[in-house]
Amino acid sequence: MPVIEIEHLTKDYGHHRGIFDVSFNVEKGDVYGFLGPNGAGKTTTIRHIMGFSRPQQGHTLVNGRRSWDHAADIQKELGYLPGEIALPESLTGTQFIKMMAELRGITDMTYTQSLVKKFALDPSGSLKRMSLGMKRKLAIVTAFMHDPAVLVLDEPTSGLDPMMQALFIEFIKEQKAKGKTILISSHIFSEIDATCDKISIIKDGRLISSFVADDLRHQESKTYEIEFKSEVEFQRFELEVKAEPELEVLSLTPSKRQTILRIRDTDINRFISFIADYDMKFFSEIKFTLEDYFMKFYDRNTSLKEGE
Ligand SMILES: Nc1ncnc2c1ncn2[C@@H]1O[C@H](COP(=O)(O)OP(=O)(O)OP(=O)(O)O)[C@@H](O)[C@H]1O
Repeated sequence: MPVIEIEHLTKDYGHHRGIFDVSFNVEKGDVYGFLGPNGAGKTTTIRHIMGFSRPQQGHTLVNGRRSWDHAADIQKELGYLPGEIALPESLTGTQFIKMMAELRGITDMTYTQSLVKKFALDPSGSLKRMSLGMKRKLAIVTAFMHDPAVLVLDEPTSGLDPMMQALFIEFIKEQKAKGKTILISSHIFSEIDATCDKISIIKDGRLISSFVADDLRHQESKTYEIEFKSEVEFQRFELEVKAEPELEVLSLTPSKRQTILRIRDTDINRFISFIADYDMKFFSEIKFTLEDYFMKFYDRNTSLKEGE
């Protein structure tokens, strides 16, 4: 049974805003990336998972329980990091940590203290005057303090400096190694790429692609860029490559004497022996990234079917 199930979830705010027929599952032990730009519907989906919002259609389940019907239990058990943090301004960070510990029935503060240290959090000041970054760290500590088996993190690294972002990514990897189930929403490709096993992309409230991250990482073809030393060599290539149907020419730029080619991994030996005959200035692989894949949908304004 999946740990988090989202089934045909719909919340229509009117004027094409909201989420529409969103379905995906997060299995036990997975780090699942939920990727989309501002306003795509990530927070709305997450708020349903946490039981803060009632679905108009469809439902969300956490460990088999409907989120809306079991909201209090789900909110108590899960580690939740909200996208926008609203903290009681009359408290200090220390008082807030104490309040959350009491709420969760934590008496031994050893683990919490280790998190405070790890994220270099100074909780002594008042929440009213705390910097945004410090508030984010406080929210991280309180999301993880009860060592939850399931974590729902809405844009977890926003507001953190680059060093803290890197630390957080390492922390997520450690949590994964401990067998935690984690859903992370983000619009930052690199952090999703660094941590996630499976990824769904949301656009305008609809899921446009769900895939296993490794399938994308291990593509069966690669793209190479080549610059020839002379115009003569470029022209010879332009002519001779026509007799090599397995070498897919994506672009030819005569002014720079450059070409971009896509080659199936199974044709690599044939390609190397063909290209070795030319006088080249450089030869390099153009890495295909999650960002490229993501932009494919956004640039072309396509649905998944059209994008395939
Ligand atoms: N309570 C609400 N009332 C009306 N419209 C809403 C409400 N909450 C969200 N929306 C709209 O629904 C859409 C999805 O918003 P949502 O906050 O889920 O996006 P997001 O992907 O989390 O974006 P961000 O990265 O900016 O947080 C947006 O168009 C937003 O304006």
